[in-house]
Amino acid sequence: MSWLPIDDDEDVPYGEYADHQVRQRPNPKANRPRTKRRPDHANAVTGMVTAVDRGRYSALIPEGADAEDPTERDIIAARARELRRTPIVIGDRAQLVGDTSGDPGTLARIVGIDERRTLLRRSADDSDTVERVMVANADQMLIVVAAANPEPRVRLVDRYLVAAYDAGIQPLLCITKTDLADPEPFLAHFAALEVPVFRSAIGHEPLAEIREVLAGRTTVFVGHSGVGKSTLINSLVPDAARATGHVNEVTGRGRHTSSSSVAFRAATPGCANGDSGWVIDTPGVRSFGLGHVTTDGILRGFTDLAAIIDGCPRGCTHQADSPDCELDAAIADGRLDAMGAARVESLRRLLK
Ligand SMILES: Nc1nc2c(ncn2[C@@H]2O[C@H](COP(=O)(O)OP(=O)(O)OP(=O)(O)O)[C@@H](O)[C@H]2O)c(=O)[nH]1
Ligand SMILES: [Zn+2]
Repeated sequence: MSWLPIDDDEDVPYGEYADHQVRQRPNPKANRPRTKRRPDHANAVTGMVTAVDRGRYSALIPEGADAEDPTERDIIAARARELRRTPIVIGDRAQLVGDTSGDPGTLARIVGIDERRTLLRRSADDSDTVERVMVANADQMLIVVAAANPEPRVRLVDRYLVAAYDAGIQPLLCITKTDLADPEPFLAHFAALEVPVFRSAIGHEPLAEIREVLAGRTTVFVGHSGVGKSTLINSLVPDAARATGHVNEVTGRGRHTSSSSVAFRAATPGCANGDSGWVIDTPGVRSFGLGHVTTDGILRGFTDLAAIIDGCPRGCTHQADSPDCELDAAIADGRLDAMGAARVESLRRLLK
């Protein structure tokens, strides 16, 4: 794609009234009728954004979405100038005009984004209220953590859970590298949550079970670098060819081998919810800031404490110094055990 300019905002030639300037290529398959130009937004075709690379968007036009050309195809698009300030992310349903043939060298134009069902966001850190939009329209989040190498961190999983609940996305947990360490002590932290858990070891991946939940849905995979997320995705989507890295034996840190988010279609033959599902891989992010999430949004990530918090006085901040916080009462009278107390501590850290 070297001929494509890399400046995100230089879609000037593809501006609102500039369809005639879009590069037109002779149609190599001249017997296949297609619309070369879609100057009218009412004629837009809807495609799903599957990759974003320096201002160029890959989109999949599904079979039958375009009456003029019902074939499924991948196309490349730039965004229209009027959308310059609109974040467009993987999973977005984009309205496409211009050359939507998908022929090599062609470029369509995104003129609108359909309303999103869900939106996964993060901020750089907790003090940063500027949100970064990560993925649109995901139904589920598969949180991938390793039982060891790198060591699992309860607090990072808490953050993912909060981000998922805040986005309206169902979380799922996959613990990898169970050949290296017993995952149960770590999983005990999340036992009271209604989060489905998969246990995986290389060569013994629970692929059939995971495919069953992927079928018919869009699932965003998140995890710290080095946990084995790419290994898992390659098993589920053999043509994904996600680069897998090596964990530094000393630091337990992965190299940053996957650097941008991409959507893949995973085949799920024979599954109850359909024969395929979408898997969205995200780069291994070390931090997952929640500066944009409200207190209520954070509380939604702690469904196991919700019934207790219901008993708090009005306006309770649920902090350690908060008078009569029911969480303290529950720890004192044994309604919450040691693991419950650890959950309270996690919550309080996030609420700070
Ligand atoms: N022992 C063991 N090693 C594993 C397992 N799964 C993955 N690995 C190894 O862990 C290393 C990191 O795996 P990746 O799949 O590259 O991890 P990742 O999460 O995609 O990391 P990034 O690409 O950096 O985001 C590789 O050397 C894998 O072979 C497992 O279940 N057990
Ligand atoms: Zn309270």
